Amino acid sequence: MRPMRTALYLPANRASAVAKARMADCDAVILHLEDAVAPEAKDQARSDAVAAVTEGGFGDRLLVIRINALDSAWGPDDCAALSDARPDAVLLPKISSAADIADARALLPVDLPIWAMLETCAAFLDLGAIARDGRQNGLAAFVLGTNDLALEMRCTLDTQRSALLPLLTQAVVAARAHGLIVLDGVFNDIADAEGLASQCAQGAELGFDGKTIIHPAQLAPANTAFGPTPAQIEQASAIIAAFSAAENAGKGVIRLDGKMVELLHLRQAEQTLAIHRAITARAG
Ligand SMILES: CC(C)(COP(=O)(O)OP(=O)(O)OC[C@H]1O[C@@H](n2cnc3c(N)ncnc32)[C@H](O)[C@@H]1OP(=O)(O)O)[C@@H](O)C(=O)NCCC(=O)NCCSC(=O)C[C@H](O)C(=O)O
Ligand SMILES: [Mg+2]
Repeated sequence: MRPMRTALYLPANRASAVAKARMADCDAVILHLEDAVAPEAKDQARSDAVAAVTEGGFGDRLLVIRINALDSAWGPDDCAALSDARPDAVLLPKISSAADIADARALLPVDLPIWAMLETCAAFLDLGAIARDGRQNGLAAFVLGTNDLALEMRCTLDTQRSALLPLLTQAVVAARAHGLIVLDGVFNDIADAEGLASQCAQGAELGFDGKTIIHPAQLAPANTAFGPTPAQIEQASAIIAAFSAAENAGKGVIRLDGKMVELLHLRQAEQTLAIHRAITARAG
């Protein structure tokens, strides 16, 4: 089990951010070349991304490059550069259909896992097919692009995201049905710690694996929200101990602290402890 609580975005051409990301307490780093990199800086950002990945130093953080859309002026060159960079995954922006993933797979010069941004209305109309067919083409994760999505929908993007809730749930369902990682969108207000904590709690409650992050100050609250709590760890240990007790041997359901606990809870408990161990090992 690999924790995926936080994925830190940074424009690949911001050297001080690249240096910070090498030591940041995040599970993934997304060097990006798309929006937030000005058109005149695209070529520089691309070669900076290749240099950063080649130089390494990101430890066990998953290293992802978000390229420009394949039908943009920079997409094909970004794709070609991946054969030099060899990150752990490539993130495709603004996909609209399952065909976009297949096209990317055909264009990519190396066999990298594909992550896809869900940030267009069209993608949500074709979500089941994107997840199912995408899986055949190496799709490994969905990443919500809540800014672009709200812009295209012309809806309000407040902290609680009421207009987006049905879509956030759909994204989680499609990801779970096809074994994909699913990461929540960014929280833009870097100064609003309370808002961030509340939105992280919402994302965790909805079932997201983690959140995409735009500033190092957002990492600690998001890591906490998407990691197992001390109470969950304690409960998971108790469930595992109970099922291991001699008097419960061979049982599929038991009563623990007044509650029914089944084998599905045992599997969930084992998963919780595996993630906890992985987080502790990284911190160590
Ligand atoms: C948002 C920022 C532009 C703010 O920058 P700034 O005000 O300069 O930050 P600080 O002065 O507080 O920075 C302090 C130090 O921390 C480093 N830093 C800042 N941000 C990052 C980061 N994301 N990763 C790593 N390190 C970071 C600075 O370099 C400073 O270091 P030092 O000089 O050594 O002290 C800025 O935070 C930023 O650019 N954030 C990322 C923005 C981004 O990548 N946006 C695109 C992704 S979001 C998105 O795509 C949305 C999605 O598509 C959708 O549709 O929703
Ligand atoms: Mg976007």
